[in-house]
Amino acid sequence: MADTTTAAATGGGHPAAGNDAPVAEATGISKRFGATVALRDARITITPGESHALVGRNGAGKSTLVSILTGLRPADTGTLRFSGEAAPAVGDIDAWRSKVACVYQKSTIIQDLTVAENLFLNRQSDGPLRPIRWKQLRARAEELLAGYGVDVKADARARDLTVEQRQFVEIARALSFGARFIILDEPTAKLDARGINRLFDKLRDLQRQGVAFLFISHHLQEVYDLCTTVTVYRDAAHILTAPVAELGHRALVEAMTGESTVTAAETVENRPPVRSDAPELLTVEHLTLPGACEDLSLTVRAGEVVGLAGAAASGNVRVGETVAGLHRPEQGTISVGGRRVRGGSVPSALAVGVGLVPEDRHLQGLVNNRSVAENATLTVTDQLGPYGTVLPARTRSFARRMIRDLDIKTPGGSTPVSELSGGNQQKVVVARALATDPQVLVAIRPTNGVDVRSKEFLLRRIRQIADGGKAALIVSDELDDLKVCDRLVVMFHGRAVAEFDRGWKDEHVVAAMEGVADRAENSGAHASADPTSDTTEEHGR
Ligand SMILES: Nc1ncnc2c1ncn2[C@@H]1O[C@H](COP(=O)(O)OP(=O)(O)OP(=O)(O)O)[C@@H](O)[C@H]1O
Repeated sequence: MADTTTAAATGGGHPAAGNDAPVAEATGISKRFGATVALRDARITITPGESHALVGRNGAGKSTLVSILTGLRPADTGTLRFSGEAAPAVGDIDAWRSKVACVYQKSTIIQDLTVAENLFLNRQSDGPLRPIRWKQLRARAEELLAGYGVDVKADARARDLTVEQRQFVEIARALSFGARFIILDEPTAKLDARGINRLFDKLRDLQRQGVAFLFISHHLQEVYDLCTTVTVYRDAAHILTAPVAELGHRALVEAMTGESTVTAAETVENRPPVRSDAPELLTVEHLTLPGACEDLSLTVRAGEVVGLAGAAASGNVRVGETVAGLHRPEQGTISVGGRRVRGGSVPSALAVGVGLVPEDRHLQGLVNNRSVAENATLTVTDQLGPYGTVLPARTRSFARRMIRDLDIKTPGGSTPVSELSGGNQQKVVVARALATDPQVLVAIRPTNGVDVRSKEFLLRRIRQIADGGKAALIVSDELDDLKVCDRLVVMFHGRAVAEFDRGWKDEHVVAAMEGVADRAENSGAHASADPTSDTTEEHGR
C-alpha cells in the first residue's frame, strides 16, 4: 500500500457503504517512530456489534494502532474507514469522536469537575457566546447517565468516583458523541473481580444495542469471556484473526509469542517446601493502619515467596506500601532481618533492604522525561560513582544489564522511558526495584499491563530472588501472580482471614478474597477468622 499520510488519514474518499460495512477497517497500516517500526502493513476489521479482542506482547503495536484508529496520530501508510466512509481529517476532533471513542487505562476525566461537566466538556453551552445553563446541563447529564444505565450522580465530583464508575462515565460520554464503536485499552487493569464482572455486563448490554468493541487486554481469560473474534499482533505485524471459540489458550499464546511456553507456576509446583527453620527476613507484627488493616501479623522467610492476596478494598496494597515505608502505621512494627523500618520512612525501608514495585507506575514508578537508564538506576545512584557522583559509563553498563536481564524492548538505555510501550515501562519499574539487590522485595500487582510471556519472565525473576536466599511479598488479586507463591495470606476488609499452602484451588482463594469464609474453610485454608466481624468502614488502596 503506497498511500501518503494524507490518504491514510482521510481513507481516500470511498463512497459510504451500507449498514453492514465494518464499523472500522484499517488496511496496510505502517508507522515508524525514528528507527522503531511500530506497525508494519498491519490490518484489522471490526464488524457492527462485534466484540473484537486485540492481543499481543508488550511493544507489539497495539497502542500505536489505537492512536491511529482514534485520530491521535496519522499512519505513515495505509487506509482507514469507518462504516465504509473515509476517516475524518487529523485534527477534526468532533468528527473523530462521532466515529470512535476510546476508554484508556489512564483516565481522561478531569478530577476537579463534576460528572455533568466532564460529560459535556467543551459543549456546555449552545454556542461560543451563549451562557452555560447549569441546571439544564445537569438534567441532560442525568438523562444521559440513566439512558446508559450508569448509576452515578451528575453532580458528583469526578475525584470521588471509583475506577469503575469513572469508566462508565467515560463510556457514556463516548456514546453521547454518537460513536457506535468503542476501544477499551486495558480497561480491567485497575478493577477487581467484581468490578470486572460489572463492566463486562455493561459491555454485553451495549453490544446487544449494536455497539462494537475493540478490547485490548493482557488477561487472556477476559478475551475468552467477552470477545467473539481475536486478532493477534506480533513484532509490529498482523499474525492472525480468528473466532475466539476456535482458538485454544495454548494456540493463542503461541501466536502471540511465536513459541510454546512453560509457566512460572508450573516450575513452582515441584520444588521442595521452604524449611521451617529458615530465618525470618520480613516480620510484620500487630500492624494497624487506620482504614486499611487492623492487628495484622505476617512473616516471610528466607527463600520464601508469600502472596498477600485480597480484592481492592482488602487493605493489602496499603500493607505492602507500608512495609516499603510509604505510610506510617498507627500501631505495630515492621522489621527486615531484625532491623526495624522507621514508620513512614522510605529511606529507612531502603536502608534495611526493602525493594518496592509500586502499584501505579504512572504515579509512583517512573520519571517520564528521563531515560530508561536513569529510571532503572534511580534507587542505586550511590553505586554509580564515587563521592555522590554518577558516572554515565557506569549508569549505561548497569542499564544494559537490566535491559538484557529483564528483556526490556527499547532501542537503548538513553531512550526516554515515555517512548516505551506500557508493559516495557513496567519492566523498568521492576528493574529499579531489583537494582538495590533487596533483602525483601515487595511487588504490588507486579505484572499489571505486562504481556503473557513477560509476565512469566517477571514472576520467574521474583522467584529467583527468593531462590537466592532473599524474601518476596507479592501483593495482588491476580491468581497468576499468586501461583508462584509458596504460601498465601488472604486479606478481607483489613484482616488476614485465611492462609493457604501450595496446592490451593483457585475457587477457594477467590472465595476467601471475597469474604465467603465458609467456602474457604475445609479447603486447604488455615488460620481463617470471621471476616464479617470487622468494624473498619473504609479500606484499601
Ligand atoms: N512515542 C513514541 N516514540 C518512540 N517509540 C514509540 C512511541 N510510541 C511507541 N513506540 C514504540 O513502538 C513500539 C510499539 O509500541 P506500542 O505502545 O504500540 O505497543 P503495545 O503493543 O501497545 O505494548 P503494551 O502491551 O506494552 O502496551 C514499541 O517498540 C514502542 O517502544
